Amino acid sequence: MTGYKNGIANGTNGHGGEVNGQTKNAPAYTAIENSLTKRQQSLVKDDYHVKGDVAFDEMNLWNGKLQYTNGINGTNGVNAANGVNSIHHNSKESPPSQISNFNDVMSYSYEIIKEIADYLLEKTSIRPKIGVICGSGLNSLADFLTQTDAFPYESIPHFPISTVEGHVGRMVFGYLEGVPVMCMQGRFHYYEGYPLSKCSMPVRVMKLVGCTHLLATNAAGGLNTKFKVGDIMLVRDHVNMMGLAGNSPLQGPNDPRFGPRFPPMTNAYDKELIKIAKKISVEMGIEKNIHQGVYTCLGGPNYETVAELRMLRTLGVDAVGMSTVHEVITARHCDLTVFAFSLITNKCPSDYDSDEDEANHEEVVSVGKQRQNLCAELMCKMVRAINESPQCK
Ligand SMILES: O=P(O)(O)O[C@@H]1C[C@H](O)[C@@H](CO)O1
Ligand SMILES: Nc1nc2[nH]cnc2c(=O)[nH]1
Repeated sequence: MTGYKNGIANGTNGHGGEVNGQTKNAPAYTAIENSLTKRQQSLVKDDYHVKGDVAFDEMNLWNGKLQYTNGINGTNGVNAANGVNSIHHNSKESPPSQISNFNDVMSYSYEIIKEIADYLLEKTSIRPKIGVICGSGLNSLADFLTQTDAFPYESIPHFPISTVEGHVGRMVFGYLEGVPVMCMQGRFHYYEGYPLSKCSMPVRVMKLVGCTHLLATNAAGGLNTKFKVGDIMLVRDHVNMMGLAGNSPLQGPNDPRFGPRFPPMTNAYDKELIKIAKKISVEMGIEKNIHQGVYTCLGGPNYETVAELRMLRTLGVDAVGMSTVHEVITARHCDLTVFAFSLITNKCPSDYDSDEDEANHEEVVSVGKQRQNLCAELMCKMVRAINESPQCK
């Protein structure tokens, strides 16, 4: 990328970044910016808002800056990176001298998240207690909200946009069963080109807006042979495959205003809420379609090979998807109580001669639509139960 090369050439004297908590432009960064294409410049000017397929341009752009930083490999280079970085990152903690991946430079500061939360709170009088994330095909869950104020993602400052079919791309405030909630109609995935910290950034917005609970849903492939298409798995635990490979939404400097450096995850999914969901499933007469299990998130966007599915099964995974885990880690880090469920949209084959159709997104979205009313009913009843729980009082 030419811009990147020029960035290196002009950036040796780069300095700037955060001075006494204030953002300053790094001259080296300006040099990079000047050498970008018109489209890339508009991304920068637009404060890194991305539209449709340009999400990957953003990543390449950052990649250029990142390599530039490492290319300089010294104090000036780091300062220059900090100048770039300070667009989203004003942490009091110093950045590492060797920035090693996207998450370090891409994380949003507390101040930016607060700005987003304040923007939303100024535009709506609704004060949500529960944040809801709609999975693939489950966007219509938000249609059950009343007295809504909806914000398309492109209208919210510093927000990415959702590029996936079946994800509307709006934050909807409203009431479910009379309980104030905010609902993401579409989430951000790693495969869209966003780093994990950006995928789960809205969870921190939920926290700063005043939510005490996160209720996440997703579409997932069923590995457990007892699961049928259309069943629901209450997430009891997860295996953080991406985390095991060294990728975390919490990577980079920690801001203690969100939570501790080393948060525990042994009770990530609230036991009481799982018990309540089971009770509700009996009341709804769907107990045979409700399971409990372990979810894992892979980077996607490709679905899994048979060998990968066999490995995941051996690891004790019951359902596989491409989301939720990093959102839950972010939620637990800032002490939100979490409940999550997976809609099983396809069965994962365990051998090469399986009769199962190959996984495909059309089927995922279609099963989501077929089961949306059931999922919405479970969701509504959960929201009511959470609202009545002592934690929410
Ligand atoms: O957003 P979720 O996790 O519900 O969506 C899953 C994972 C991919 O985005 C998509 C694959 O079909 O479904
Ligand atoms: N990774 C993954 N994500 C999914 N989302 C819906 N079904 C699947 C699946 O089989 N695998």
